[in-house]
Amino acid sequence: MISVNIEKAGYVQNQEIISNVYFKIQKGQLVGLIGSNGAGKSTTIKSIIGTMPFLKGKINKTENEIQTYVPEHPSFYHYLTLREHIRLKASLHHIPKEVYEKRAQDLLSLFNLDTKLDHFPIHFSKGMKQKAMLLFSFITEADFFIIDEPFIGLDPKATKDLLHLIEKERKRGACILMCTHVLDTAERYCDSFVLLHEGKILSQGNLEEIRQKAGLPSKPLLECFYKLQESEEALS
Ligand SMILES: Nc1ncnc2c1ncn2[C@@H]1O[C@H](COP(=O)(O)OP(=O)(O)OP(=O)(O)O)[C@@H](O)[C@H]1O
Repeated sequence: MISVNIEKAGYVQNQEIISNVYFKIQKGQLVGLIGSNGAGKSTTIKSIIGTMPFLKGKINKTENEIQTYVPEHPSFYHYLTLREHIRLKASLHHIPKEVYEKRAQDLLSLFNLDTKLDHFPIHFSKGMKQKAMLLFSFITEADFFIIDEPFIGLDPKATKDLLHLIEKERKRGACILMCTHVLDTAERYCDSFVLLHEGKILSQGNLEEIRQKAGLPSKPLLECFYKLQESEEALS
């Protein structure tokens, strides 16, 4: 289980960009981190992966847990091919050759990248870059996945394949935190949600609990989110 306890975090000492962000991700759970632009989703993710310059709080994880992060913006080494990136990622995670080659082969054919092994990802299309980043992450069979805006640039088939992969990892017992603006998909696939607004948690829970808090039974997540956001703004 992952337990996120952020009292405050910022980009300079004592700055409070986000505060009182407390939530848990149980084994096999997919949690959606939702919020408007600037709400603090990336800041929360950076706090979890340990790259925030200022963090007061603690992220509790099981010892020796493998964590993998898929950033919103793909980034690659200019002079490494797809094959070399895969090899590098596998060596960083100490995955034996026969294991990572098998995992990579399955993912390469799923994402139609099997003919691109000797190409440079830096020259891939947007969607292919996103698929390559997902591949690097999924070959690790991590315990904890942090995935930032995974659907951007993916075609409908790749989106479906990604959701299937996420489902597989959940069944294996991985904890997954997914940050997305695609609320209709999040609504269908996430077990629970953490809704952020202006650096604070607006609401959290499963869809039923969010609907109850918004006073909108059977309404979509998007409507509940807007309603909760409006109520919060009216109070402040
Ligand atoms: N590197 C940075 N230095 C200083 N302030 C930053 C930095 N990155 C983000 N911020 C500020 O932190 C706040 C939260 O931004 P954050 O990137 O966490 O939002 P977000 O919810 O991920 O938004 P988006 O949906 O647009 O990606 C914003 O006010 C933003 O201006």
